[in-house]
Amino acid sequence: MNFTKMHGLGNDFMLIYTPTTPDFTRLSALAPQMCDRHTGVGADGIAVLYPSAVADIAMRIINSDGSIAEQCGNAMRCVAKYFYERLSGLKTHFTIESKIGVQPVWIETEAGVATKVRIDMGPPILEPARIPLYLEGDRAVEQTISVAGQSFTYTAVSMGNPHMVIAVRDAAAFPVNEWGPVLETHPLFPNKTNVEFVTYHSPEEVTMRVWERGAGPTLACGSGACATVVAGVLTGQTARKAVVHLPAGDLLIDWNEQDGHVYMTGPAAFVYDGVWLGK
Ligand SMILES: N[C@H](CCC[C@H](N)C(=O)O)C(=O)O
Repeated sequence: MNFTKMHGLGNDFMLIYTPTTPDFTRLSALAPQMCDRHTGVGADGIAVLYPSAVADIAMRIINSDGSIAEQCGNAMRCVAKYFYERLSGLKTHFTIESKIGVQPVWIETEAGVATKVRIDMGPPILEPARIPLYLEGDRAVEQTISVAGQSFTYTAVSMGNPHMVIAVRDAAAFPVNEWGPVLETHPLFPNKTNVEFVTYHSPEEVTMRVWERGAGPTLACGSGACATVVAGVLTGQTARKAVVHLPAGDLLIDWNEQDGHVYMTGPAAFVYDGVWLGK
C-alpha cells in the first residue's frame, strides 16, 4: 500500500490515496500498527483521500488509535497541498469533502509550490448537546471541571470534533501528558474530547499545547487552534483574528464576523513517499 508522509506544523500523517471507496474498517484496524513510531511508519494519524461526488476530493482522518474523527485541520492542509500538487492540475481554489461537509480551500503558492493553505473550517458549534457534552444550557463557557483533586476552568467548542479549551498561566510549560489523558476521557464528554491548554498573551496572540483525542500529545492541532480562538472570543481574551503559536510554528485563525465561519491558514509539508509492507 503506497502512502505519502506529510505534516502540518509537526502534526504528522500518512496520506493514502485510493481511487475507489476506502476500506475504513481495515485502515482503522491497521492504524495503531502503521502509526507506531518504532515498529510502523510513525504518525499521529492516517488521512485517506478518495474521489468525492460533491467536492473535488474527499478525505477522512483516522487517529493513531484507529478512531475516525470528524475533522482535522492539519491533515486537511496536507491533503490540500497533496491534491494541489499531484491531482488538481495546480488549481489554487477547490473543495474538500470531510465528515462535516464540503470545505473550501485556497492555496498560496511561490513558483508553483504550495506555501500556505487557507481552509474554511466552518462555523463553531457551541451548544453542549451538539459538542457533545453533558451540560445544560446553550453554551459551555468558563465552566469548572474537577479531576484527580484539581479544578480547571474550560470552554467547550466543536469544530465538528470536540475541544475543551483551558486557559493556563504558561501553556508552553504545562504538564500536558499528566492532565491530558484524564480530561480527554472525562465522563462529561461521551465521545471523549481533544484538550487544549492555552495562554492568551494579547488579543492577537495565543500559545497553545494540545492533548488530542485518539492520538495523545501532538505538536499541533488545527481544529484545536480554531477552538482556541473561538473560546478566546467567547471569554473576552482574543480578537476574532489571532495567531496561535505552536512548537513548530504558527497558525492564523480568523473567526469571520460576516459568515461566522472559522478560517485557518498555515503550512503543510511533504516528507517522503513510501510503501507499507505490513499486513
Ligand atoms: N484527534 C482529533 C482529530 C485530529 C485533529 C487535529 N490533528 C487537527 O489538526 O485538527 C479528534 O479525534 O478529534
